[in-house]
Amino acid sequence: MYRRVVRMPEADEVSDLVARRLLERLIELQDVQPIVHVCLTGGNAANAMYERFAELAEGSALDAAKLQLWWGDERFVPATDPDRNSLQAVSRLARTVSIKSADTHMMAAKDGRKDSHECAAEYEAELGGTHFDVTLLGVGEDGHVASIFPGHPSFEPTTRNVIGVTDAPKPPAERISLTIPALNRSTEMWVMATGPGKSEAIARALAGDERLPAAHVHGEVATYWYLDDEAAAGLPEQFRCGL
Ligand SMILES: O=C(O)[C@H](O)[C@@H](O)[C@H](O)[C@H](O)COP(=O)(O)O
Repeated sequence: MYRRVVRMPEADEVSDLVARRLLERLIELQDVQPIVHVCLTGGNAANAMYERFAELAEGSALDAAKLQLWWGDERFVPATDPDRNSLQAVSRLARTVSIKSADTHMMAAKDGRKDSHECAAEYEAELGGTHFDVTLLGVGEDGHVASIFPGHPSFEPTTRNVIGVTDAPKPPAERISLTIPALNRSTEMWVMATGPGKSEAIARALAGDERLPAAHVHGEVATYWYLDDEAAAGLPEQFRCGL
């Protein structure tokens, strides 16, 4: 299984590179398949990349009609809460990418009728056996990915593909998340991390420390770790490859 660590000096260069490569990859895929499934994530690194992606996509050959957007996790808050990963992503991407709501598979919002576990079961049914062409992830300082947290029930082995998460260490406490096996049902896994706070988690994850969820994610064909120098600072020399 191919793994590549790509390191850029600054965080904005990581956003730019990932956005460029994602646009390039999606255009390649749309030319050879009718539908392209992308699994998105939340957080600052991802949002910065979505903003750059929207700039680059304007006037490009991207055919949004072929895109199906999914989420690896969602904060279980009311639909209009700006904290929602899907709102943050779509508000940025839709500036230039004509995403039809029919092609965006947002996880349910908190509406007082169903809890996160029930909504997770609904998303699991919607997801079915969907296989992602590209899955994007950020990494938390504790080594979490999506809403799978180390030393937390969310990280316990399960046969489920989507779970409700409560008492999450990263607010908000209630979330919905794909499990690691479901995230890994991806041809390519793209992991983004920037800033000094991630250096220990990145070093441990790339060294295979299985206590971290980030150590368990991989694409079936390729896994790319896009890091800035600060997030890569804890890596041994052989990992610190450039482009
Ligand atoms: O709901 C969330 O918060 C995200 O899905 C989460 O998994 C995020 O990707 C990481 O915490 C990294 O976030 P930053 O890029 O903001 O550090």
